[in-house]
Amino acid sequence: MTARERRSVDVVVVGAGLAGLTAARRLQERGRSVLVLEARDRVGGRTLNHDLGDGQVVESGGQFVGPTQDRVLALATELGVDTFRAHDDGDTVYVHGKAVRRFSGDIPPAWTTLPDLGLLMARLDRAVRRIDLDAPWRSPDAHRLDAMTTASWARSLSLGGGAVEVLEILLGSAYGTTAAETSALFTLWYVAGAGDETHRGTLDRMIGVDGGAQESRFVGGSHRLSALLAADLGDAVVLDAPVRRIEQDASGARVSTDHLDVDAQHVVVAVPPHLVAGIDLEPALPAPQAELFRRMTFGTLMKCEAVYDEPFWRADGLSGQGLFRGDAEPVCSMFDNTPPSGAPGVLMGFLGAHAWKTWADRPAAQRRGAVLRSFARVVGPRALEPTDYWEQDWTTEPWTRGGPTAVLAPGVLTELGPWRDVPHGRVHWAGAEHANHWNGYMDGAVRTGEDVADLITRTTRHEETA
Ligand SMILES: Cc1cc2nc3c(=O)[nH]c(=O)nc-3n(C[C@H](O)[C@H](O)[C@H](O)COP(=O)(O)OP(=O)(O)OC[C@H]3O[C@@H](n4cnc5c(N)ncnc54)[C@H](O)[C@@H]3O)c2cc1C
Repeated sequence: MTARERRSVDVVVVGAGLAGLTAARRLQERGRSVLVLEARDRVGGRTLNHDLGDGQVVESGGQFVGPTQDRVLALATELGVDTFRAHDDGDTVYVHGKAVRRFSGDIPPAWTTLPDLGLLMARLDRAVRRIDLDAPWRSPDAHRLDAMTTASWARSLSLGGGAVEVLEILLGSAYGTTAAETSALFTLWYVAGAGDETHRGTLDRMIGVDGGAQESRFVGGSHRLSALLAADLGDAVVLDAPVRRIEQDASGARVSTDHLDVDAQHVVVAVPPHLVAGIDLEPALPAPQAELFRRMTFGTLMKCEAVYDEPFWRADGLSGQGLFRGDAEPVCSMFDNTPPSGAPGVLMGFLGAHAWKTWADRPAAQRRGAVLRSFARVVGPRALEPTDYWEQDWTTEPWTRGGPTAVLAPGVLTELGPWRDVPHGRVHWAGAEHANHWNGYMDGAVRTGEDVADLITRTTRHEETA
C-alpha cells in the first residue's frame, strides 16, 4: 500500500474550470500559496477544444463571448488571447415543419406568431426590469413568479402556443431544458443577469449574435484560457485528483483525494453545485444548502459538429445559422463554427432539452443522420457529406453531468435561493452557477473566481492583522 501524501497550503481550490483557475491565480498573485485539485485528467471543465488538425481547433463546450462579459474578456486580454467575430454574414434559416424560410435580422419569419412573439419579448423585458438581481426572491411578485413555469408564465400573458414554441428554441441551447421545466422567476432573473454592473440584462443581449452573447469567439478556442491559466499555476494544479472529503475545525481544513491530504486555512469549491453532494463534508452542510445544491441540476445538452472542406454555405449568402421550431428536428439551433482561418467549414448544432430526451438514447448512426438532415435543411444537401462528425454529450461527463448550466425548477429560488453563496465555515463557493451577472456563462465563472479570491485575501489580511 502506498503512503498517503500530505501537503499544506493557504488555500485549496477544488476544480480546475475557469472559476477555480481564476481564483487560484489571483490568490497566488496576492501572495497566498494554493493547490488546485482537479478530478479530470485535464483542466478546463466545460471549456474543451476539439482538434481539427493543422493546429486548428473548434469548441465542444463553452465558446461564445459578447459585450458586457467584461471579466472573461479582460482575462483573455491579460492572457494574450484574441477574439474574432462569430460568422454572422448572410441569411439565417427558420425551419418549422415543412416550411424553410431565409431571413435576415433577429426576428424569425414566424408570421402568424410574430404579434405574440413581439408581445412576449416586450413583456419579458419589462418583467426583467423589476427583478432584484442580487436577491431575486425579494423581487415584486417573486413567489407568484416562482410558482409558475416559464411556459405557464408566457401563456398567462394570453399568448398562443406559437410564441412559447419559439421561446423553446432559445431555451433548448441556453438551458438544455424546456420552458415547462423551469421557474419563470429563474428565467427572468437569468435574463436580468445578461449584462454587467452598468448595463441591465436584456433578452436581446442574451440571444443575439451582433451585440449579443454569441458575438465573438476566442482564437484558439476557449480552452486556451484554461490552459494558459494552468500553465501560469504550474505544479500548483494536480490532475486526476477528485476531492472526496473536506473536513474542518477551528484550526483549519483538510481536503482529501484518494492519495493526498492537503491542510489549508480556506477551501474554494469551484465545481458544479449539484456535484457537491459527492463530496463528504465534515461538518455537513446546513440541510437547506445541501438541498439547494442538489436541486441546481443541469440541463441536458449535446453539441453536434460536422466538418466540410470549406464553409460552402457562405457562397450561397447563408450565415450557417438555423432555428428549428417544434419537436420534429433533433437540433434546436445551429451555427457556423468555422475556425478564424476560414477553413475547414464547421457546422455546430445544439441538441438539447426535449430533443435530447428523444435522441440521446438512439443509435449514434441514426442520430448523426438526423442531425445532418437538419443541417441540410438549412444549408443544402452538401451538409449530408461531412469529412468528419462528432458529438459531445455533456450529460455523460461524470464531472459535469449535464449542460450548459444549472436551471432551477419552480419553488427552488424563493425557498432555497438565499443559501447559494453562504460560506460553510472555511469553505467558499465559486463557479458560473454562483454568479449574478452572466450566471451559467464563462464570464460568470471568471467573476466568481476573482471575487472569491478577493474575499479570501481580505479575510486573511484581517486574520493576519488581528
Ligand atoms: C455545451 C456547452 C455550451 C456552452 N456554451 C457557452 C458559451 O457559448 N458561452 C459561455 O460563456 N458559456 C458557455 N457554456 C458554459 C460555460 O462553459 C461554463 O459556464 C463555464 O465554463 C463554467 O466554468 P466553471 O469553472 O464554473 O465550472 P466547470 O467548467 O464545470 O469546472 C468545474 C471543474 O471542477 C471539476 N470537478 C468536479 N467535481 C470535482 C471534485 N469532486 N474534485 C475535483 N474536481 C472536481 C470538474 O472536472 C471541472 O474541471 C457552455 C457550456 C456547455 C456545456
